[in-house]
Amino acid sequence: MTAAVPQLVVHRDKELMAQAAAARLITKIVDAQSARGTASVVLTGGRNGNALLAAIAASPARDAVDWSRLDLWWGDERFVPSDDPERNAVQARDELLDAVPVNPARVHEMPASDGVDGSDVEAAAARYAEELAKAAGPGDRTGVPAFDVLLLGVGPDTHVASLFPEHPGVRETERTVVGVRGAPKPPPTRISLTLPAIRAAREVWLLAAGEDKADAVALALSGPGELLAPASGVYGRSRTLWLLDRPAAAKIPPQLYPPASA
Ligand SMILES: O=C1O[C@H](COP(=O)(O)O)[C@@H](O)[C@H](O)[C@H]1O
Repeated sequence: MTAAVPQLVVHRDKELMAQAAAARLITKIVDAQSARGTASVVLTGGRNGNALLAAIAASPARDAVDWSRLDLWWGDERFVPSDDPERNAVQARDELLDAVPVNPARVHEMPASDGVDGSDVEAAAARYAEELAKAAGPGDRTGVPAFDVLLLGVGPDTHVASLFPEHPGVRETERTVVGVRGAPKPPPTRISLTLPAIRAAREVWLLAAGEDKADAVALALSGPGELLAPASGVYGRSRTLWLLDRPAAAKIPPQLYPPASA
């Protein structure tokens, strides 16, 4: 099985899915820190990403992580003022980051609309691309670090990060970060990692829970291509993992993948 071939794990419900994903991520971070001294994770916004962070906050095992040696990045951000509750970073702080001893210098939030670039979302995206490039090692040819885990919530329209079906961002092949205007999901102005940046991660984990994700999951896994279904175009260098609950997995054609596990 190649890394681009998705592995599916289906949990009973969204609560169990968040708890199991939290346990999996804690273990992955601890293992990376043991092997390389540090770990890097790309966070996602959305309901499932936030539920995962809340589950980590509630887990006693969170103390096994050396939070001071963890780099945190974001896969996308809503381009709104820095204290706006719609920001993925504000939600991540509320769910987890304010409760653990992260090193602020290693928490790489995407720029906000009241930052140095003002409302120029392209300049803000280029600034984040530069920050990523500085953190990339000599062997990281894409211009981003080799993230240990990159998390992506799957939207009901199959969007991941802020790459929406048939939108310009999903066609980007050169830049690692793009400004997004006119997103079909509010707010319309966003910043997103691109497919080349996402595919540089060691592991990509896609999260989808709930009945409203069932059509998106079934479509993406049937391989329609990234333009039509951005979630079908993401994979990690060593692993691509879909973490689902039963309602989200309900419409996956049985011939595509083995029956759901508990
Ligand atoms: O707007 C966004 O939505 C997606 C998915 O969110 P969900 O609530 O439908 O799970 C998320 O992945 C992305 O980071 C976020 O900006």
